[in-house]
Amino acid sequence: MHGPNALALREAQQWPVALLKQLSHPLALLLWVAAVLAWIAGTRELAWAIVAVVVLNAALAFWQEEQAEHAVEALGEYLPQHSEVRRDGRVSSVLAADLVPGDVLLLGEGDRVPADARLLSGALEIDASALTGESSPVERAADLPDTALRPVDSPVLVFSGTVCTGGAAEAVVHATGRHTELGRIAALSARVRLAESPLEHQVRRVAWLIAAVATGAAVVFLPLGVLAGLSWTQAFLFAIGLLVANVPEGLLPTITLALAAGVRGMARRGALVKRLSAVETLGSTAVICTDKTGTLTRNVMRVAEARDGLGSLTSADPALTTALARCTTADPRAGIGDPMELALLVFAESSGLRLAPETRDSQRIRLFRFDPHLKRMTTVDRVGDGYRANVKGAPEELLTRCTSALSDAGAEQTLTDRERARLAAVVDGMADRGLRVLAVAGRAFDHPPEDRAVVESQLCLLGVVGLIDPPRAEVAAAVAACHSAGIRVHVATGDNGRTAAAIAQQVGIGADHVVDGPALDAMPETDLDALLTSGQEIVFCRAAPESKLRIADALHHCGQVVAMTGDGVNDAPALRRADLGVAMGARGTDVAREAATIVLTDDNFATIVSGVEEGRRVYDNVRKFILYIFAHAVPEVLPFLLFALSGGAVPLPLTVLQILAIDLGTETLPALALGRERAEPGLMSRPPRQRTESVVTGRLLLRAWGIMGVVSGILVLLGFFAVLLAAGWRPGADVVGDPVLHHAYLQATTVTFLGVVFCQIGTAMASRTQYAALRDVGVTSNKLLLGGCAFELAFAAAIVYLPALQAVFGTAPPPAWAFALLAPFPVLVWAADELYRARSRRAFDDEMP
Ligand SMILES: Nc1ncnc2c1ncn2[C@@H]1O[C@H](COP(=O)(O)OP(=O)(O)OP(=O)(O)O)[C@@H](O)[C@H]1O
Repeated sequence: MHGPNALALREAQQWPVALLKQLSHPLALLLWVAAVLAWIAGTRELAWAIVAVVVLNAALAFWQEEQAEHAVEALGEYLPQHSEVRRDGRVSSVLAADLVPGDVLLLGEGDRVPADARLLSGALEIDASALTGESSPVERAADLPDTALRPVDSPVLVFSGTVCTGGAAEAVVHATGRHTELGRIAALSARVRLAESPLEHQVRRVAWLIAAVATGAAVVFLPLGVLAGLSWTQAFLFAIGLLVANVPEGLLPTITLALAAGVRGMARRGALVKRLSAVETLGSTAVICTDKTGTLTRNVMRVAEARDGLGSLTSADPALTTALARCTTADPRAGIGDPMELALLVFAESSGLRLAPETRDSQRIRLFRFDPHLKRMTTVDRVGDGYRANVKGAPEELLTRCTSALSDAGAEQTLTDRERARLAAVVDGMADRGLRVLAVAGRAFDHPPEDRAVVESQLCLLGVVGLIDPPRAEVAAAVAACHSAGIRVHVATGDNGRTAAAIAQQVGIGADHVVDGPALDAMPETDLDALLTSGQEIVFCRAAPESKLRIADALHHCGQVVAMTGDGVNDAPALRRADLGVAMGARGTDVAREAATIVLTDDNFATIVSGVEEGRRVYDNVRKFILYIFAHAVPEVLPFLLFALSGGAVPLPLTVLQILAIDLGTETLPALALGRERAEPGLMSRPPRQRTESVVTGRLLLRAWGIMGVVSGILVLLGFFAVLLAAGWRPGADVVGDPVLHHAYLQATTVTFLGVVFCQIGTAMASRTQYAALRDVGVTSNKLLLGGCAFELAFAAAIVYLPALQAVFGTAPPPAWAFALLAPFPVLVWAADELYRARSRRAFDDEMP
């Protein structure tokens, strides 16, 4: 019939195009040219080998990118959209995918419209930019005349994909899924795109740089090779081999896959990352700016204390509980509504008040919804022959609008300055204990009032209530983890500064400075920058949503990567602007979830911190396999230099095809396995990475080339010369014409080849950590890597022992004693790097206070 109310994310037949793209990207084109040149030069086997390399790499890259796309697509399943519908007269929450034409939707502020629908009642403000490109919100109301020419302009219709930024309405669904307007547009451009992340961009640049260096080296080699005694054709082939071996075509897809695996890992921990690049940004987070309610606290509230209009403790006066219960929209039986209102209703009921939500709603004639700027909410209800306004909100907002107060004894008296001061002190005392304080007021009218300003003036203060919202158990440990990881935590909340500071301190946040909304508004940019870079942790209280935008901007301006949380419609601009917008999956509005880069399924602060850890781990792992891949350059290039510089007196220690076998065969799986390495100890006790820091650092190059590369280079040449000298070779001897020496030469190049393979096993083990000692992560803890090394050895054995491959790669089984020489190679390379890391750790410890 109608099918599910969802859009297909991708067209299925795109894979040939994707595969073709892998075969034709610029680095692959470079290799195609090399293959053609090799063919023209008459070495078919080299040409075929290069073609095999391009095809294998394309297949691997294609598979990796498919995996990455699946990982991102699968996220949708973690966060199904729900909609409130009225079915058979009852309101319930259903999966948006299950909506069918005829369903009656209840739409409110912050909802994404889940299907095309016609308004039945009410009015909405709609942001239709996703559909029309028009950025200013439009009015839609059931009672407007419909004269529009295009359906999208109709004032009585709302469309799937648009979002509701204000108002409330009921609407009947007339189209779902691909029959919607959005469905028609989406069918044209449904493919989810993986935008390139800064890391991928950097690595692409590095890959090009290496390709350019390889090409340059190949060009330089040509005359050197000829000078050393090679023919022009031989030198030419050699140059091509050098080029092919060093073009890092497999690097990018491996990184994409590592990031995608990070996305999957984060999703398992409750953080849905909508962009691959967010994984690395999370890893460099320097500041987390969090809201309080529900993120630091459990958002499970209970009224702990009630006071009368003069601030004395009371046991719930009926006037107070009635006003509290009337000034709510929550429905405890359906479990719908704000947790604070649910707590107020529980409190009113436990104090003996009986007021069913249907009765409450039927007697209501006006509703002024909670406004985060005004920090209050008001209803006007019909009571007997008259009308009554019920107001609840932040005490400082309400107190200025009250002229009288109700005492515990039920007497109404004028509020004097002295009583106001006393009340303010009482509220401060409650807030200092971490209570969320709410004032409640009311006023009677003979005629239904219209204007909000009138309704909310000359009120009588009925009392104040204090609600407990305990901190989440896991937050204190997460804050401590932030501190040891050099991450500062600021709180930006709409709540009272004292309450916020008390809660912040309970979970270990410094709260060194409390800045309220007006103070922030008055603060010049330079002062704000100075405050934010002072190293203090700040509580921004009574903050308007715009303040968050300003804080996000200021932090960004100071060069600090900020993760900013939010849940409301008004938070969306800040979520978009922050380096990382973090929305609440359970509590947040659809608008916030769409604006954010990360959605927390459990709304928990601790989940952000696990996300940071995961981000750091993934970024580290990318460095680990770059380190591993870079390290082989020295033992591969050194033999050529020796050959060229000796003017041919030393025969070539490693052939081109042998190099290809290493770079594109034996090495691939261990590199992939390094991308899956677990977090190393100390990962969260390092300061955050600078935004400007490159993925390839001087330290990485020193380890790759200066330490592991040099040690490997010396070792493999040692192996090579040992075999040659043992067979009686002397510099300048002819290794082609003399059959004994020729066999020894084949054995010697085989030992060089095996030497590189053995050294790369040591490199792989050493690359597993950046700073930690290998024994701290466990020598056998990365099973994939052990498997990868086993594969590396099996592949090498096949090349050395299978006669068919011996012919292609020019290998011969070396003498048994050579293996005794090769056996310690992995340990020696690894030990050299282990010593260097131990020195780095000591230097790091000395730097720390
Ligand atoms: N439903 C409501 N009705 C009346 N007043 C409310 C309501 N919700 C919140 N308030 C008042 O407005 C203040 C600000 O609320 P807001 O929702 O902006 O922030 P918050 O929930 O306290 O904190 P956070 O920003 O950390 O989530 C609250 O401290 C409370 O005094």
